[in-house]
Amino acid sequence: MAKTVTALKSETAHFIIGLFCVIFGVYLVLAFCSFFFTGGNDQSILDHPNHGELLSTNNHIQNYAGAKGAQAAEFLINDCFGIPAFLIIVFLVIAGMKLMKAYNFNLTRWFLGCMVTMIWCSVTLAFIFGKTFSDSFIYPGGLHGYNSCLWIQSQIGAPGLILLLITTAVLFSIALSKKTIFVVRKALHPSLKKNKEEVTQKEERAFTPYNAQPEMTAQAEAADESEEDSEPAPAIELPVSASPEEKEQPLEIEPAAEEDFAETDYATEGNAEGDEENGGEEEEDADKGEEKEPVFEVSSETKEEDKEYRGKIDQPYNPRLDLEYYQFPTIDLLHNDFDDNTPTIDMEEQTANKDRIIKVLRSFGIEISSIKASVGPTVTLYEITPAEGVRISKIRNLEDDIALSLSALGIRIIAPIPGKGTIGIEVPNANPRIVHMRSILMSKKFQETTFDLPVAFGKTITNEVFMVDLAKAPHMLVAGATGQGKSVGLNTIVTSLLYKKHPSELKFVIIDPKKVEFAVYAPIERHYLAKLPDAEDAIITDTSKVVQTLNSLCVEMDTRYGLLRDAGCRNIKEYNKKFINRQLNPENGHHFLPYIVVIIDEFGDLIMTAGKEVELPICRIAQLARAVGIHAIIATQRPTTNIITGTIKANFPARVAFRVASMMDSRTILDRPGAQQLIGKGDMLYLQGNDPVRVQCAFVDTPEVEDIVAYISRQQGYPTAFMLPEVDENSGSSSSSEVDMNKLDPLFEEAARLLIYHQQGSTSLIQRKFSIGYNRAGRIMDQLEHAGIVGPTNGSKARDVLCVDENDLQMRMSNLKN
Ligand SMILES: Nc1ncnc2c1ncn2[C@@H]1O[C@H](COP(=O)(O)OP(=O)(O)OP(=O)(O)O)[C@@H](O)[C@H]1O
Repeated sequence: MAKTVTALKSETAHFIIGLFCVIFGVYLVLAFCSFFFTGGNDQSILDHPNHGELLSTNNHIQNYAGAKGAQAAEFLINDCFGIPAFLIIVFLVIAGMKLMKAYNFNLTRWFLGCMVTMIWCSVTLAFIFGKTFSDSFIYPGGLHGYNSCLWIQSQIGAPGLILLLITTAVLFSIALSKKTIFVVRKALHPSLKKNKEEVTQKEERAFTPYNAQPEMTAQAEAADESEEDSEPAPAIELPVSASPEEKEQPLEIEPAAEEDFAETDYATEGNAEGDEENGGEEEEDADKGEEKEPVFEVSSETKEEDKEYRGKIDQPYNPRLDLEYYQFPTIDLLHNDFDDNTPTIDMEEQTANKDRIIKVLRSFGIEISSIKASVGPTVTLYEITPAEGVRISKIRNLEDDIALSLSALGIRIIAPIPGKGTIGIEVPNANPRIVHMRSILMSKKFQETTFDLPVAFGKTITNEVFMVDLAKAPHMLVAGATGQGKSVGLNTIVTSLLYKKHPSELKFVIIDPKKVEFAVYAPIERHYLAKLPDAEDAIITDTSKVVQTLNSLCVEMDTRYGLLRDAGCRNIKEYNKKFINRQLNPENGHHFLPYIVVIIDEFGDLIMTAGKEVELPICRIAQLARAVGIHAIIATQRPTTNIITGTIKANFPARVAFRVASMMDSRTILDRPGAQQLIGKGDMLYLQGNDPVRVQCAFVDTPEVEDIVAYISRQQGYPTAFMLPEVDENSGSSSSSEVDMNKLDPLFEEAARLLIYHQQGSTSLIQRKFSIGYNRAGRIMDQLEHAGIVGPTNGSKARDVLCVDENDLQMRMSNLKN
């Protein structure tokens, strides 16, 4: 029985049932359509069939769907709901599509929508056509409609029925769309028309995430459409689908957003008092709407200055409003095929292992006073307390002998277990268990985490969920021989971040020289990936582009440092907090900073091909980028000292080691042996600080990652990927270069005009207005200082602008030219 239930729950079963629903729906369409032409003829046979006639091959039924089709159509149309019975088919197909996971419909809403519409239409059609079709074989409203109509009329009369139908229709439309209220008002008071339409348009714009319509790419529009697809049919208009009551709220919507909604709705509803008042409220509405406009500067192409910031000072800024309807991937995208709770080791195996350990130790003259076992997913830890006087080093040297006696690979001795005063012997289980990502992500620890960049790795030897905060790590080195679980480990890292961070809060830079490992993430380019402005693909597979990307990241890092310095903040968290609290003025170049996670796979190959060129920017990022929210994860199959150099090691404090070939490799990664004794398949050691922790990495399969990515990519994203700053290949850093007034920057004059206009000598202002890197903006500023247009640096404040107006500037420019 239990097995049958599990089987029914499985994805294949869902798919098959879904397919069956769709096919059955198609069959019913055929039967229903045919019914209109053949129903009259078939009815006499269906009403009074001779014994066994319908089952016989010669039954004279003309319906294209045969006797069963004719019966179904006769029953559902005539005996039940009339022509609106087609909605049963609509729901059947919708449910089928959902079960097949082709579309993500909200079944409850579709069910209610179809049901209410069907009943309403059935009564209405019966009321309108009851008499006209009395002699026909078809009842447009079906028996249900006919009987209901008769009964209601007997109670409240025909006018009462009409009023009831109108009321229910209006209520249902309001439930679908707030716009109905406006339509009704307009019908009652036509002079409201013009003003209200404007408001509605404003609301539409305000509700449209990413208001930069002209920049909305075809892709983004397609994403919109697919988003609408996934909503019930009635939600066709944008404001309807955008209404908060209509949409399922994103997982962690900020309170500010909800307040905004509430107020907007209230304002839309509560203004029946007069035109003047309406006008006032409308303006307020529009303001509120505009507050929802995105301020996220994803692209150097996004130059619409007036769209950047119009937030109200008294409400916290909510970065998630950029994509306010974004929904986090759901847990059911991860399969439930593995039962994490089945014991991996039985008592018999445990006792046998204990006995063997005691025996082998005794044979070397070591007595122990106690032994206890902690069963992990793949390994069991036997903790022994040696009798007094036993030297620990003696036990440590017996590693191979214990392994031999237990005839097991991957035995590791931890002598002593830190902080416990016991000695640990890790013995692999005969039947290791897969730790599935689903169970980790569903764990309370992950759900309730307050980490900035939570990475759920898997389970420890004591079956606890093991998580680290990448923001604190702050950079990670992942190594392991081929086929030991490195790629799965990297997917685990990305997946856990995708389940916790909104696209406005996190961007990935992915460098994948192998070209295949990370290709799966390409569809979420406009949500989560960052790229160079001139790059075609966000996932970098071309080694020649790697150096450019890393240099660009260094520029981004410098830019962020500039912003932090201007804001007087020590790190990205403080900075973003200030920005959210509206303490930083976007007019001065401030914007919400998403975390950037740089993942470099096959780092060994990169070093082999590009050498120092790659190593230098990586080390720079690793040394400095932590405070500005840029975190690097580098992975390699070749943990040798010429690849993982001393500098790299010094800057990547968090190390993840999967099984490696030799003790030397283990030493290179972890500075100690141990990784060579792991058993593979995601068995890993995580080191940060003193002692490595043995963890069974969670398993996430490629199809699951594909499903997650598809789920995200179906939703509306930004118009483009997050644009990394351009890198001026020819220039060195601004600090080292001399100010060369003979070679003025092409943007020099425009930048001067900008600063004069704002009367504010801010490098980040130049940088933001012209979408250029910090270095170039800094150089322009140096030239402006040299030309006497701005004053010298002024601590954390903007420089003084010494040039008062355009005339003044013209004079200085002609002086410069002469
Ligand atoms: N955490 C895990 N749990 C269970 N099995 C795993 C786990 N990680 C990896 N495996 C198994 O090991 C196989 C190889 O894993 P993976 O592709 O991650 O290796 P790899 O180290 O990235 O190899 P390569 O370096 O060649 O790409 C997987 O197909 C899977 O069967």
